[in-house]
Amino acid sequence: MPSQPIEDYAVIGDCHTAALVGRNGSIDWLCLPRFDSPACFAALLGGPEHGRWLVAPAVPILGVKRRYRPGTLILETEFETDSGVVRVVDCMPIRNGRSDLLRMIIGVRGRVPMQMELVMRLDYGSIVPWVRRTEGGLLATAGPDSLLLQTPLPLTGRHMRTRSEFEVTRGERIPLNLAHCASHLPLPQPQDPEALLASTEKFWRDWSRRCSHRGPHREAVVRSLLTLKALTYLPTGGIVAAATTSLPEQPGGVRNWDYRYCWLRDATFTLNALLLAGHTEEAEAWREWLLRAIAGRPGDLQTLYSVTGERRVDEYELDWLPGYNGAAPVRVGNAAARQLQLDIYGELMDTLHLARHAGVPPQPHAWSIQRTLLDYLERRWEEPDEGIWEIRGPRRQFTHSKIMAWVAFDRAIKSVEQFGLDGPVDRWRELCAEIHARVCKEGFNRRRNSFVQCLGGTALDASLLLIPQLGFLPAEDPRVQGTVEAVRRELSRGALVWRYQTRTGVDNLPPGEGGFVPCSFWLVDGLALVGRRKEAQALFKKVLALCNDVGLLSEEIDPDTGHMLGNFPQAFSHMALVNTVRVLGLSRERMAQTSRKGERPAAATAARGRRPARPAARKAGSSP
Ligand SMILES: OC[C@H]1O[C@H](O[C@H]2O[C@H](CO)[C@@H](O)[C@H](O)[C@H]2O)[C@H](O)[C@@H](O)[C@@H]1O
Repeated sequence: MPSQPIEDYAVIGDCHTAALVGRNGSIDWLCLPRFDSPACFAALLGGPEHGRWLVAPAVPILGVKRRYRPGTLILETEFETDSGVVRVVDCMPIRNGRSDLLRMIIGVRGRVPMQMELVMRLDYGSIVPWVRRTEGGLLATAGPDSLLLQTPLPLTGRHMRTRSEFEVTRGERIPLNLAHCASHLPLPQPQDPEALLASTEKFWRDWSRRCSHRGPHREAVVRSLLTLKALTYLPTGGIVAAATTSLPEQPGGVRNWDYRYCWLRDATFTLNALLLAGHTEEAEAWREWLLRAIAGRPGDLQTLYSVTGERRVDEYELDWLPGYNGAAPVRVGNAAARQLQLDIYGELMDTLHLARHAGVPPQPHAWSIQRTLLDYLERRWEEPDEGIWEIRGPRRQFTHSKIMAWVAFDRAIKSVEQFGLDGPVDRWRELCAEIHARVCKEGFNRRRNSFVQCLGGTALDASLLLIPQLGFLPAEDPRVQGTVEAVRRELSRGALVWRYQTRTGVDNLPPGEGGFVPCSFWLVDGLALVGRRKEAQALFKKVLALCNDVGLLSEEIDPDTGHMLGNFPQAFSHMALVNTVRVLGLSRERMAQTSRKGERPAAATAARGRRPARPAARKAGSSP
C-alpha cells in the first residue's frame, strides 16, 4: 500500500517529542520519550505492522476537514460519512512528569460507526510488547518502556493488535489516552482527559498570544512559531531540525537523513525567527543549550548534537524498515555531525550578537567562548569544508563558508564596538578585509555575473542569496543584483528554488532532489532587498501556497508532482517563512539603510523598541 503523502500529516507534540497524525486518522510516527528515541509508531517508514494508532470511521469517508484550534497545537480532524460527522481531537499534553497522547472522539452529527486499531511496536517497529489488561484499559511492556492505554471503549486483541468497534452519536465524547513511562517505575495515575485537554489548550494559547508580530500573514507566522516551539526540547532548550528521520528528498531515493537532532546552523536560524517574534525566553534557553553543547575544545565543535547536547549521534541503517514509499535506507544518527562546516562559526557569532541586541539576559561565559572559537576560525577559515549543504563529497572552497567567516569576525568587531567587550579588533578588521577581498575576487564570476558556489568555480548556489541579509554587500551592489537574477533564472522554477544543481556531482549522490523550501523564501528576500518588490510579493504568495492545509512545511517539494519531500515539519523552512514576512514588512528606506550599514535587515526591526543588553564595563576578560 503506498504511503500517505507527507502533506497529509500534521504534527502534535509536548516539547519533548512529536507525533505525526495522518488525514486518515492514523498516528504513524511517534518516538518516546524524546524526539530521537526509538519510535513506537513507525508506520511512516513502513506499514501498519511497524506501529500506528488509527481512529477513524469504519464506513466510507466522504470528506475530511482538518484544522488546529487557533493558536494551539491541538489538531481537529473532522470526518464526514453518510450517517453523520465525527471529530477526532488529538494533542500531547505538556508534561508534568509523564507523557500522554490524548485522542478525544466527538460526535458532531448523526451516528457514525467507528474503528480503533492500536499497533504498538517498540524500537522502530521491531519489538512486539507483552500486553495485559488493566482496569480501564491495557498495559504494554517491552524492555525499558511501558505504554498504558486508558479508555472506556471495549477492547479486543487479535493478531497482536488492539481493536475496538463502536458507534459515536451527536454530543458524545469518548477519550483515549496513551501514557508512556519507564517500565521499572510505578504506573502513571489515571488523568481526567477533559482537564488535560483544557490545560493543553491554555498552554498553547498563552504561548502564541505572546507573538509580537502584528502585521500581515500573522496566521502563517504564528503557525510557524508554534511549529518551531513544538520542535524545542523543553528541558534543555535544544531545537531539533525536524520531527522525523529518512523522509526522502528524492522519491524512492537514498537521500534520507535523520533530522531529530539540534544543528547549530538550523537552530541558530530558528532562534533568529523566535527573536524576531519576541520570544526571548526560548532564545535564552537555546543560548544556554548552545553554550553547554559547544563547551570544550573549539576544534571539537560539532555541526549537530542531541537534544541534551550529547555528541555521539553515530549513523546506522534500520534494515527491517522498507522506508517511506520504499525509499531506503532508513537512517538513524547523522554522519554530518563530524564534518567540517566553517559557516557555523559565523552563524553562532551572528546569533549571539543578535541576542545581545534583543536584550536576552547576559551570560558571563559567552564572550570568552566566542573569543576561543574566533581564534580557531582565524587558523582554519582558508581550508576547504563540507559547507552549509553538508555535501558528502570531497571538501571544497565553498564561497558561503568564507562569507560566514567574514560574518563571524564582523559580528565580533560589532560586539566590541556596541557592547564594550574586549578583543583584538584591529586584527579582526584586517581579517575581514582579507576575506572580503578574496570572496569578491574569487567567489564572483564575471561571465555569469553572479557569486558562485566555490572560489574559482562557475556553479551557482542559492545560499549566496543571503549576501545582502548578512550585510556582506549592500543590496544595491550590482554583484548582488546579478546573483539574485542568476539564481532566479537558473535555479528556480515557479515557486521552487534548488540549493544547487545536483547533476554536477558535487554531493557524490545520485542526482535529483526537490526544490529546497528555505531557498524559495531566500529568493523572495533577495528580490525584495534588491528593490524588485512586486516580484517578491508575487513569489511569496506562491511559496506560501506550498504549506499544507494546516500551515506546515517540509524540507523540499517535488517539482513533478507538487508533493512534499524530506523531513517534516522542518524548522529551517518555518524559520525562513518568519524571516521573509519581516523582510517584506520593511520599508524601502529601512531596507536600504540597514543593508548599507551591514546589519541584518530583518534583525534590525526585531531589536527596535526592545531594551538591549546592558554593555559590560570595558575591561579585559569582561563579558556579557
Ligand atoms: O544533502 C545532504 C545532507 O542533507 C542533510 O542536510 C541538510 O539538512 C540539515 C538539517 O536541516 C541542514 O543544516 C543542511 O543545510 C542541509 O543540507 C543531512 O542532514 C546531511 O547528513 C546530508 O549530508
